[in-house]
Parts: sequence; C-alpha cells; structure tokens
Amino acid sequence: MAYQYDLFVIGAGSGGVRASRVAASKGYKVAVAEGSALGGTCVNIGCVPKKLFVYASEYGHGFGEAAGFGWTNEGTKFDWSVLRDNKTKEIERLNGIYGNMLGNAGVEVISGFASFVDAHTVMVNGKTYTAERILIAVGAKPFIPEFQGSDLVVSSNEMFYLDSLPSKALVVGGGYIAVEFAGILNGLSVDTSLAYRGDQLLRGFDEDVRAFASEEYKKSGIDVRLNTGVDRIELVDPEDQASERMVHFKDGTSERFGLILYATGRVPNVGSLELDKAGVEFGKNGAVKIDKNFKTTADSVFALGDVTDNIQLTPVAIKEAMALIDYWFDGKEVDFDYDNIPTAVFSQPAIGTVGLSEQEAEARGIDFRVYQTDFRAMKHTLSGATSRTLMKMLVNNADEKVIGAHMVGDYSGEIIQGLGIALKAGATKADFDATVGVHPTSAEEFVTFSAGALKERK
Ligand SMILES: Cc1cc2nc3c(=O)[nH]c(=O)nc-3n(C[C@H](O)[C@H](O)[C@H](O)COP(=O)(O)OP(=O)(O)OC[C@H]3O[C@@H](n4cnc5c(N)ncnc54)[C@H](O)[C@@H]3O)c2cc1C
Ligand SMILES: NC(=O)c1ccc[n+]([C@@H]2O[C@H](COP(=O)([O-])OP(=O)(O)OC[C@H]3O[C@@H](n4cnc5c(N)ncnc54)[C@H](O)[C@@H]3O)[C@@H](O)[C@H]2O)c1
Repeated sequence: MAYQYDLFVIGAGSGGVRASRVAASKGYKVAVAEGSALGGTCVNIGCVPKKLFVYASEYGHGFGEAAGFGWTNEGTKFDWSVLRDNKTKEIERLNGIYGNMLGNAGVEVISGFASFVDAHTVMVNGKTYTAERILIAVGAKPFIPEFQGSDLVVSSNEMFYLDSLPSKALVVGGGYIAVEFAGILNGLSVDTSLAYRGDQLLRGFDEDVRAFASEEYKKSGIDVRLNTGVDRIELVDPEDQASERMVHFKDGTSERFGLILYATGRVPNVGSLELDKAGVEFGKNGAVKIDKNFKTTADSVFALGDVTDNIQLTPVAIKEAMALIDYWFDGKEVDFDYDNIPTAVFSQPAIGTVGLSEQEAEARGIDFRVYQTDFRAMKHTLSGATSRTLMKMLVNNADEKVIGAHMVGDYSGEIIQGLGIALKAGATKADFDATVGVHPTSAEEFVTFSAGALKERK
C-alpha cells in the first residue's frame, strides 16, 4: 500500500526533531506534527530557559562575593520582567532556527496535536495523514498529585512566564527540577523553602553527593526541609485568586507563601494520542512499551525519549533518535548503552555525575575502592562564601577502571563531560594519574587523587 509519508513524527522536541531531520536528509518523505512550539520541552520550558535563569540567579551571589575582590556594588537591582522577556526573545529565536532546520531538511511541519486513527494513520486538526512508519516523540508533562488546593500551585511550565516574582516561595519535591528552581529563586533574592517528603534530596544520586549538596543548598540560603509533606493549601483571601497561599503542612504547622512550585516528577504525555487505536500498549504512568529497537507493540509504530519513561535527558532522546536512524537505514540493531551517561544538576552549587554511585557499585557486588575529597575552592578564599566542593571517584579493583565520578561544586556540569569520555573509553586510575593536571583548577583534583584520599568504607 502507498502511504503519503515514509515517516510521520509526533512531537517536534529533542528526539522528534533529530529523527525527522536526519531521516529526511537521508531520503525519507517526512512530516512532523507539533502541537506547541518547535524544539519541545528542552528549548521552550526546560534545559535552555532554565539555564538562562540559573545564569541570572548566579549574579545574585556574585555581587556579594565580588566585594572580597575589591568591587563595591551599590544599588544593584533585579528586574524579573527583563530576564523573563529577554529569555522569551531568545527562545523565539531558537524556535525560528528549528523551523528553518526542519524546512531546509525537507521536513513538512504540521501545526497541531496528532492522535492515532490506526497504526499507519494519524489525525491532526481533523485531517488524516498516512505513513509507513510513525514515531511517537511526545515527551512528558509535569505530574502534580491531587489534594485540596493542588490547583493553587504551579509546575515548572509556568515558572518561565510568571507575571512577577514572589517575595517568598515554597518548592515541593526533591529531584532535578526542585533543586534547580530552588537555586534559581534563592539567587534571585526570593525567600525560598524546599520541602521534600523523604530523608534526603536527589534520590538515585550517590549518598555522599546527596548529603553534601543538601548542606551546600542550606549554606546558600535555601531553607531545606526534609521529611516534610503538604497536607492542604488555601488562598489567604478566598475572594482573591492572586492572594498569598496558606500551606498547611502534615506536621500541623501552617505558613504563607506567594508562590508554590510542585516539582514532583513528570509523566509520559500520551493523553491525547489514542494509542489503543494503533494497538500501542503502554505501562505504568502511560510509558509507551518498546523493544530494544524502539518498536512499540504495533510493528509500524516506534517511540523514544521521555515518553518511554527511561532516562529523561535531552542528549539521551537525541542519541536514541540517531540509533533508530541507524536501525532504519543501515539495519543496525540498537545496542544503546544507558550506563555511563554523564549528567549535571544545575543547582547552586551544581552537581556532575557519571557512572556508578557507591551504592550502585555495592549493589552490583563490585570490588571497588573510593577516592574522595572536599575542599574550599580557590575563588572562595577571597569571596567570603563558606561553600565547599566535593569530588569522588570509584575504581574497580578487578581491572582498575574508573567506574564512577561525582562532583558537587562550581563548573561540575562542564567538568563531568570530559570525565564522561574517559569512563566511556574505559580509562583506568593509572590513566587518570598519568594525565597532567590543569592548574589551578578544581578539576585537577580528579587526576591527583592519592592513597591519602582513599575513603574508609563500612
Ligand atoms: C524544567 C526542565 C528542565 C530540564 N533541564 C534539562 C537539562 O538541563 N538537561 C537535559 O538533558 N534535560 C533536561 N530536561 C529534560 C529534557 O527537556 C527532556 O528529557 C527532553 O526534552 C525529552 O525530549 P523528547 O523528544 O522526549 O520530548 P520533548 O522535548 O518534551 O518534546 C515533545 C514534543 O511533543 C509535543 N507533543 C506532545 N503531544 C503531542 C501530540 N499529540 N501531537 C503533536 N505534538 C505533541 C510537545 O508539545 C513537545 O514539543 C529538563 C526538563 C524540564 C521540564
Ligand atoms: N539538569 C537536567 O539534566 C535536568 C533538569 C530538570 C529535569 N531533568 C529531567 O526531568 C526529569 C523530571 O524531573 P523532576 O524533578 O520533575 O522529577 P524527579 O523524578 O527527578 O523528581 C521528582 C521528585 O518529586 C517527589 N515526588 C513525587 N511524587 C510526589 C508526591 N506525591 N508528593 C511529594 N513529592 C513527590 C519525588 O520523591 C522526587 O523527589 C528528571 O528525572 C530528569 O531526568 C533533567
């Protein structure tokens, strides 16, 4: 049967743009449907605007720290609307670039939300389109639990377009988005509390990293409240939707906040797709089920990125798209390596991590040793800040390979990228030791770990 397209992609985000652009450049007739702005979560309401906000908030600490270096800065002021609107202009510029990129590659961009008619047909704005293959790349959306007053909170989506900044905010959650936005708000002089229901922030990260980061967040001015749950939320003035919110915590205390951000996870964005019409099965939270070649339970339908609820990172969605292209065009079975994916949390201080945590290495029964240090970075000898940097490295005793590297401190995100290459290449502790350091940096600690830094493990 003849189809209108070789490939129809649903969602022009990190994975969808890459898959459609490369497939078109290799000769496929491709269309992509996008219901919102081109570029998806990362470009519009994720990585990019978030990082711009992080830069903005770092100045909040920077002006104070500059005094120790001789600067006087009187009368510094922050105007939220300037940051928000300059950010939006930049994002609109990127939307245009994405449009051009897709157009130049010959991809037809269809504006609107798509849903399935069958395993080879989708509908957008009442019009049907047929394709030999369909790729689901619709990403994820914020999950906010339902409780009394849950309509009075915002998700990360709204944080990028707030009319004004509150003087006092509560962030609920303990993952990437919670700690990143707590840092942003705190740096922008908002009195910020971070409430997490568990014992420690950042579940899944190395335990030393979690504890160290948590302490550093406190030092930076965030009111970190662990084992803290919200019972219900009310408007302080029930007649005024814009009034402050009264948060009643589970321990019986109550407190007013101007803004409450819920960063309590993200779930696959499959609500509008009508997956059952295509015979596409999904599991927990709507995660589309795929095999190792990204094929769903329908032979003509594939899925990748956040909608599969695996590792929710932009470079992962992009690499998955490239692996799928290799499978389609070169018949290469996908063998995606989900180990050793470097990642950074752009909190303040930032966290960089690649490979195994100490707890993961233990759980895998590996015989390993740990080098660990924490120190005051040179900048802070004059800045007056009390913040410290943590570095940690795990080495497999069996083959001497470095199996994990972790850092909490300035530039962690930048530093961990290079270490990601080293781990991917199978570098040993001896390779690290043989590498000449870059002086004076924090990063050089990773090539100078000596026996003195061996951690005594229980
Ligand atoms: C606040 C925040 C900060 C983040 N920061 C980082 C970071 O610093 N680094 C990092 O690596 N990752 C970060 N992420 C995660 C990253 O954004 C995602 O992992 C990535 O965007 C996933 O790509 P994707 O292609 O799966 O989906 P998305 O980029 O989400 O794209 C999906 C697209 O599909 C569209 N869509 C949905 N349904 C339909 C439909 N029915 N029809 C047509 N279109 C549809 C959506 O509008 C969207 O544009 C962040 C996420 C958030 C929320
Ligand atoms: N720098 C980055 O690369 C970056 C930045 C932001 C987001 N992301 C990606 O986006 C994903 C989603 O981020 P996220 O922070 O929303 O999710 P997350 O899964 O990292 O964290 C969710 C947090 O909410 C808590 N939570 C869940 N349900 C709750 C409830 N009912 N009540 C109270 N707390 C609850 C969880 O315990 C957890 O701490 C991340 O896992 C990450 O992959 C990456």
